[in-house]
Amino acid sequence: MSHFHYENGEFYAEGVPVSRIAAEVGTPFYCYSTAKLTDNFTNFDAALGGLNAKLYFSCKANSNQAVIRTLAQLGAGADVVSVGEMYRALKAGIPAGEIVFAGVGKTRTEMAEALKAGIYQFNVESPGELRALNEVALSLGKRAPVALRINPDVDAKTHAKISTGKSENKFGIDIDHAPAIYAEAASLPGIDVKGLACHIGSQLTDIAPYRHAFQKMSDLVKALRGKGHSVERVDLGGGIGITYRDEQTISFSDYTNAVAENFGNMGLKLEAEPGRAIVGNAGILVARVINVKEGVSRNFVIVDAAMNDLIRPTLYDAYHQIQPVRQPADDAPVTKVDVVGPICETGDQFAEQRPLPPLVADDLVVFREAGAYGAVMSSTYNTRPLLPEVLVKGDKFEVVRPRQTYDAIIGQDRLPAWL
Ligand SMILES: Cc1ncc(COP(=O)(O)O)c(C=O)c1O
Ligand SMILES: N[C@@H](CCCC[NH3+])C(=O)O
Repeated sequence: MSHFHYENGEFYAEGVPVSRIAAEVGTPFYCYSTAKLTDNFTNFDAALGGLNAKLYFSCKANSNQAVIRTLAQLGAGADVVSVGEMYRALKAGIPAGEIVFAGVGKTRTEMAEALKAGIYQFNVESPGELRALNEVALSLGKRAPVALRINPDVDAKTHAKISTGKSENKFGIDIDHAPAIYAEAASLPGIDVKGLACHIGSQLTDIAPYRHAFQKMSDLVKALRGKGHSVERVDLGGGIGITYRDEQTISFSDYTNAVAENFGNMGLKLEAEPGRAIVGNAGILVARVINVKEGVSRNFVIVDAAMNDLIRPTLYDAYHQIQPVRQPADDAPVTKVDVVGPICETGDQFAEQRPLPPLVADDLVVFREAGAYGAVMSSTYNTRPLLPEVLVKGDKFEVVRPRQTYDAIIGQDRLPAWL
């Protein structure tokens, strides 16, 4: 069954018409496809077959419990960046021994919580963090399993706000300093140094930067081993881009070929931390047109979702395909409109001068590829309630996160807990 598609003149998520979900749940809402999540995960996992590699789903991309649980049941570990994400991963059924904790600013409290839980690995990003982790581990009578996150100084050729592998970025240990810091890590009694990690950025569509970074990392492994250090593991990070519009991106097999070329036959345990490539195209945002406003120079389609619900267009100038839920006729006229939300900012805009078939008030529209960095980046700006999330499986759907509503205050003088 295809995941998101038109059938009988309307838009479906697997076997469920999106209009049916809208009628029961109200709009706007996020909707995820179990089948698409499963396909993405199993295809990536299969491509890595034979490389002694494990996938750690990057929970920052989508930390809905039902999404993490679906992936956990397929054998995913978790990449987390806060103790909150660690708790979510644990609650969704990922064992502590399959959790990697990344991030440039872990607090001592977070270190202690993760040590007590017994996670698989801390990706350490600076000498200061290494020494703090050593102290926290010793105070708990433990040794922290560590990979040093290296900044390989490679341009990922992605949006500047999500590029992480250049020397001017805040992430990782400069590759030239790595040998000295690895030696220090190996000497600290509270640290059990296992290997290296790197992550050069997100939404990469060109394999060349990966090749470049992997080669530098592979050379570093050899150099460290040459100095007598044990290097058992390399964490390759995440970052594989998806198609939002019509861009060519990196296939799982291109990626795994680059991995094999650089790390094959080195006796390493490899880790990958994909987020977007697993959930990005497994999710949509569904909204309803509130009003169509004809301006002097432009026409505006005003929908009930806004920048607080999906911030990517205004934050990164990101493109999300917009499709009417009622399938337009092949010969429907197309006009250019701005698709905007109700928030009091000009930046509350999903698309500028986008060619779309005619839309009128009450029509439903779908924003595609909204499964990654959608719901997780939403806020309650303008005191707009957070959206419900729905998981579809075959011809059934389940609300996996309820809507925050104002129901409790209608006609009353008390506020719901979320306010
Ligand atoms: C350390 C780390 N790992 C994994 C990811 C997941 O990235 P992506 O969603 O691009 O696969 C990120 C985010 O870019 C990250 O910072
Ligand atoms: N939030 C970004 C991706 C950030 C990746 C985080 N390491 C996006 O929506 O594209």
